[in-house]
Amino acid sequence: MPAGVVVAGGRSTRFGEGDKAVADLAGVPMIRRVADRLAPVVDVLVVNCRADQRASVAAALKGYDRPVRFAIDPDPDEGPMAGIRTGLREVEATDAAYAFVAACDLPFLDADLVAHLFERAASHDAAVPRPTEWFETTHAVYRAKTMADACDDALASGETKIIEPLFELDYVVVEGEELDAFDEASFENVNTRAEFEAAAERLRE
Ligand SMILES: Nc1nc2c(ncn2[C@@H]2O[C@H](COP(=O)(O)OP(=O)(O)OP(=O)(O)O)[C@@H](O)[C@H]2O)c(=O)[nH]1
Ligand SMILES: [Mg+2]
Repeated sequence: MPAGVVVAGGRSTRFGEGDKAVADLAGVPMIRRVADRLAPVVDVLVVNCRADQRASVAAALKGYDRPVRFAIDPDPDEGPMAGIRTGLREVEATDAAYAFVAACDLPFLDADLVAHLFERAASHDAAVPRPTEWFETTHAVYRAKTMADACDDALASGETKIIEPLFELDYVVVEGEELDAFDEASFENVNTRAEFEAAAERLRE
């Protein structure tokens, strides 16, 4: 019974005016596109955001196929790692031991890849893809409690890089040819207006 977590508590500063999470991307709010991509492979969706985003995010997810639970940042603007921690704590309140954690700006997510990451994480603490030199930590599967605890430890020691808690875990790296079967666009995140417009063009095709 895996869960999905969408982390959406950022300020979208590169995007400019408005919250990119709920921005209309070719007719569908971006976070709804992420959620819809995840629906076939998760039983429950946890959305992490700030209290002031809750109403607009809930509207964007109205009628969603899976139960939606909100995990509101106790303190806003503590960074993505705090968002992951808060989202995973909410997962602990469900039946799910593992969760796929996604940023809110991944409109091309490949559900087959997400399913593969769940398989690879089994009996480990995490499965993190590395399509380039970078680990995609906001496109990865974690054992919820273990990663939330590791994030708490990292935050308590003043660490903000999302990669740090990972190194405390028994994690599997998914890279190289293992990624060939999947859509590399799954990792494409949307930050600027220009990237947003380009993504909208492709989604309209
Ligand atoms: N809860 C929480 N989530 C965050 C925070 N900062 C970023 N995020 C989320 O982390 C993911 C990746 O962050 P970015 O792509 O940098 O998004 P962003 O910070 O809103 O945008 P920029 O201001 O342009 O960096 C997004 O889904 C954000 O919503 C934060 O302080 N708290
Ligand atoms: Mg940011």
